[in-house]
Amino acid sequence: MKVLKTNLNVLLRLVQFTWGYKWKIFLLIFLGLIGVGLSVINPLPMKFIIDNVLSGQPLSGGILQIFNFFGGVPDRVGLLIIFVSAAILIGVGNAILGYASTQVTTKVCQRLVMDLSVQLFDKLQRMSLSFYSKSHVGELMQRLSGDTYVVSGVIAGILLPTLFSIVSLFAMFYIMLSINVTLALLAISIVPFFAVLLKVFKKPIITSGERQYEESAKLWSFIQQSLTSIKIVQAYSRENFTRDKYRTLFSNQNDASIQSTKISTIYNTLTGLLSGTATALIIGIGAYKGLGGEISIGELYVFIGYIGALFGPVNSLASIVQQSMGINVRGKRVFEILDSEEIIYEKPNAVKLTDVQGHIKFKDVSFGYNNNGLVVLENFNLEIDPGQIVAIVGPTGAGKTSMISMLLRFYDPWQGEVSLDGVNLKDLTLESLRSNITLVLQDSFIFPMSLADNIAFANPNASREEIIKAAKAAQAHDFISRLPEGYDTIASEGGVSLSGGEKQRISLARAFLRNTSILILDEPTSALDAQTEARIFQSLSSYSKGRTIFIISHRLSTIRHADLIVTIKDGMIAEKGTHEVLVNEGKVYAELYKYQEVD
Ligand SMILES: Nc1ncnc2c1ncn2[C@@H]1O[C@H](COP(=O)(O)OP(=O)(O)OP(=O)(O)O)[C@@H](O)[C@H]1O
Repeated sequence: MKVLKTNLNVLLRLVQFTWGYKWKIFLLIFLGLIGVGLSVINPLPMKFIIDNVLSGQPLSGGILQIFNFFGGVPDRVGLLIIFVSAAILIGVGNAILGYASTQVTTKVCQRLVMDLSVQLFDKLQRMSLSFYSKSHVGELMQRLSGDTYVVSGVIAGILLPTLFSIVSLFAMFYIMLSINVTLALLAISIVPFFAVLLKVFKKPIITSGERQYEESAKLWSFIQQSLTSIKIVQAYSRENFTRDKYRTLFSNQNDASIQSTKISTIYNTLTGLLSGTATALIIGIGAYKGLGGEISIGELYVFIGYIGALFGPVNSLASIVQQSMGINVRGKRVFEILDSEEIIYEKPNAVKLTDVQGHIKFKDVSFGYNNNGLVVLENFNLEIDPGQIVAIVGPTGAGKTSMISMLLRFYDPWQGEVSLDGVNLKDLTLESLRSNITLVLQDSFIFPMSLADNIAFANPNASREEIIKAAKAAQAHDFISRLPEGYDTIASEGGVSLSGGEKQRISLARAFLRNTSILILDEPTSALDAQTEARIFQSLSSYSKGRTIFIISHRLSTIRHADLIVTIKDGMIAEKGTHEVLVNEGKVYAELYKYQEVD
């Protein structure tokens, strides 16, 4: 019952999502209903040709009244021409309607899928980093590109077919009742058998659909992971191992798909058998009644036509239920993300950060990553004055990156607060906070576009002069100028491949160009030689005026001139002060420094 309710909720939410396109959907319903009407009257011209043209029976009932209205009944040849023309008109009408509704359906469905996919992508962009640390990118890609199609399934696979099937069932049943009550009741008595079949097959269909999805998600994740880490696969000669794993995952996906297809095929075969047997039975009984004169040949023709057509909507209703199960499985995965709480929230009354001074305070902060529950920073207190250059040092895994991640609100503290110019970061709009802090990571990310565009990533309106100035400060100008296409060189993906140090310098130029009051450098020069690094720090000191700058570095030579050096150990501040003070204190920093000096 709970499963049924969840399924219904998913379907209802998908239907709600389509509401923005209601007028187009109403147009589709209108076109579809005309189509249903044409299908219902489809066998009638043939009935009149058999009974009234070929057998010569006089016209009666409604059709006679129509002819009388238009001036009388013509002779048999005239009747033949009129009924053949009617049959042609019905055929042409059906074809035009089919074309028009396919066009509108495709447009509406594609737009719906795009809207849902964009909404999902937008949410994914705002998900916290802790969500990504436990998600597989391949699986998320599958949700974005494949699962979002459920919304088109709701229109083209459920809503419209259900409506049209029900309307045509009622219309045909009404006409059959008017021809022969016994045969009509017999025809409709087949419906409960379909319901029983569906009940038996429902669970296996859902389970096999879910398994197929999971296996396919695992495969996509693996493909994504192995292709992005191809260097390491090749360096460790693990191609055979990776191929075998790929084969195993593919084979699992195949098995799941075969199993799912097998169940659907059995179900479809049984429903086909049921409708086939019922059709044969009704035709037999109808023909027998025809022998006794209870039903005319033309009426029998209509009946046979309707029985064939009647099982179409019945079958379609049965497959709609089957489809809706698949749609539920996928829809649930889309809503799982859309409803996810794992997002860094912005308060409704969040204030915009303006006129940043750069006074930063960590007050009694405790922090850890939710996926393992371990405390990374405990009772962490630190105050930074505006315009200070602060170096964060400490052993690997001490919590340096975690600490600065909170400044950009990639993560929020478990306890305590981080404030900027006296305002808790949680009270600021995310956009204004992040647009005032620039972060340079150790792993530089270069986009597959020109080097100039890479540098101007956060500032697309920057002039070429500004880009060159930033590149010069980051010691990147010389190597860029040596490239045949200079700043217009396309980086990676078919373009030029940069060395680790070159990438770091492009990232630094990007940061210098952004020109924010707070700059965070997380081991930004680890891939550079000592001379280039020294030049960059020279540029940095002239750039630093009026800015608060954090530098995380293991190379202590680079940070000895910092205004404040903070040593973090085991998630706590072990000591802080200037280089001279800390060296004299002879504790953690002095120890680290001693080792590097010896090196
Ligand atoms: N996304 C994450 N999920 C879970 N634990 C994490 C995550 N990122 C870091 N950690 C853990 O938090 C602790 C602190 O990591 P952090 O990256 O802040 O250290 P660090 O001082 O910057 O180290 P390094 O000098 O090696 O860069 C480590 O034990 C690390 O394993």
